Amino acid sequence: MAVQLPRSFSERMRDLLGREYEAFAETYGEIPHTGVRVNTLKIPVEGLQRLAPFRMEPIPWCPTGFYTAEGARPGKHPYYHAGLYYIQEPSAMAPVELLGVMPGDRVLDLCAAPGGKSTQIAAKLQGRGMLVSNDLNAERTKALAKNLELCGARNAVVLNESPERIAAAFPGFFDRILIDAPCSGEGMFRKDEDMVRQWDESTPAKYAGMQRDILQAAARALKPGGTLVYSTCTFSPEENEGSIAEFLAGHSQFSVVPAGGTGFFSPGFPPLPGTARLWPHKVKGEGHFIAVLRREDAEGADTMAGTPPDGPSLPAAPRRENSGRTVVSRKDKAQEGRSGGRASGRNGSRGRNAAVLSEDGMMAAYAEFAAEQLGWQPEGFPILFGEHLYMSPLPREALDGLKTVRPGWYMGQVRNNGRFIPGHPLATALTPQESRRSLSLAGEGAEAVSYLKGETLSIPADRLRLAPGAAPKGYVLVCIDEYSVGWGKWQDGMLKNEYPAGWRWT
Ligand SMILES: C[S@@+](CC[C@H](N)C(=O)[O-])C[C@H]1O[C@@H](n2cnc3c(N)ncnc32)[C@H](O)[C@@H]1O
Repeated sequence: MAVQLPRSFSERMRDLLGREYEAFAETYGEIPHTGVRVNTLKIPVEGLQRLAPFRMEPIPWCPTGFYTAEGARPGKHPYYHAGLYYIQEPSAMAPVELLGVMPGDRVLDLCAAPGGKSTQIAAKLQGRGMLVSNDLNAERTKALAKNLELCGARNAVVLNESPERIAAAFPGFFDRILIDAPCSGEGMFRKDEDMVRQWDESTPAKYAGMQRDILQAAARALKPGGTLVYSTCTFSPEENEGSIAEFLAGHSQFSVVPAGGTGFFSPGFPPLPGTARLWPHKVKGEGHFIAVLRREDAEGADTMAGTPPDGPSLPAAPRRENSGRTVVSRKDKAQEGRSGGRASGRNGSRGRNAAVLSEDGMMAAYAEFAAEQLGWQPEGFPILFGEHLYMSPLPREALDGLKTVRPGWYMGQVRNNGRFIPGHPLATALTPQESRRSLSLAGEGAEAVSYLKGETLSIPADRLRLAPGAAPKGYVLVCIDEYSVGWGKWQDGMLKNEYPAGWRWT
């Protein structure tokens, strides 16, 4: 056996699995299964199957998931940098499949970092509705935000909050909630020896306490009729059927939606056989536990802090005309802002640059950029954090008092000279047709890698794709084949590289 398992873990598993234990233990001598999940925000499944330079074998429980062969290195390809797929452990793709997300839903992913399941939810939403992705660990929210940006999510908010504070801000608000709970990680022993070292007999009980608190908070944030999926990558019954049985005992309005014992999923242990288990000796995956719960009562629906109890719970996001004007109501007001009007200071602290621009002035600069570069105006609630502008699926008031890492889709930054600098996440979520200037670099060519390394490229003007009337000089949406990857700035045959340093190919 390649992995040295803790003795008390093996004994527990032997008691749990009985005659199946030997088959289970043998899997620790095998190589872990690896997979990719196609990011259908960017490319359909058949599209990646045609393009992928590695073999893809379907994962039975996830229509967008595929096993990759050992040594395939899918992270070392320009298509990975274009966000066409997410590298994910195959059994970890199962919980979101059971969450039943539909475009337009309001979804909360409570324990979301580094974002494997959040990016899967974002793909299911197809840009409609909203995703609130949260993690208690501030450091881990950086990777979460980056992964959501890489996949091109336009309607995701990233929070760094406790589940209790989220439930207080959004009571009965979400259609679907995922709790991919912190756990003792017994299903990760084959992939990550640190998990083995950190495990001792007291570990499952320690996590069960945390899981109870998270479940209770999630229950308050879920709409009546809503679905809550609870998952772990551990085997201990106390963190799985135990946590769910205790939750159900105190929450009679919830019931289990049977998921276990069907297809590839084994039933959970009594008293909850309707929950699902993925076992490494039965499926090609590291193992997972999943409980699907439905809230049945009609109490406390659809309210949100900061909204009147009898009013609409969520105002519609403003729609913008294709005119270059957004929230700015009068042109003279905007120009006053651009020439030194006082900043309103409504959101967060202002940087040095923003001190000379009013909020209206900043919005005017952005609207002008959007009209020239995109030819259309992205939808959402505009939220300014200092001089940084986001389009959010939520109104600003809904996030007041919450530790917000990303209030929405990052549009860019307004400089004090009134120039708008487009953000990298704006680019990664665009299609080439949504930018008036774009450039395609061949996925298998050397230029794509040069761009991803941050190099300047020599590009004749006739290689740029320009909308009617667009001049070649300016920001260009750089694409790998047809898939956006970042910005470049073109002038006189040279493409200055705007790919951020922290994202580069190394
Ligand atoms: C199993 S990991 C989540 C993996 C993630 N869902 C994915 O698919 O990439 C559990 C996460 O829960 C976070 N966490 C731990 N305690 C938490 C709490 N009380 N509330 C919210 N998140 C918590 C951890 O920081 C960790 O990132």
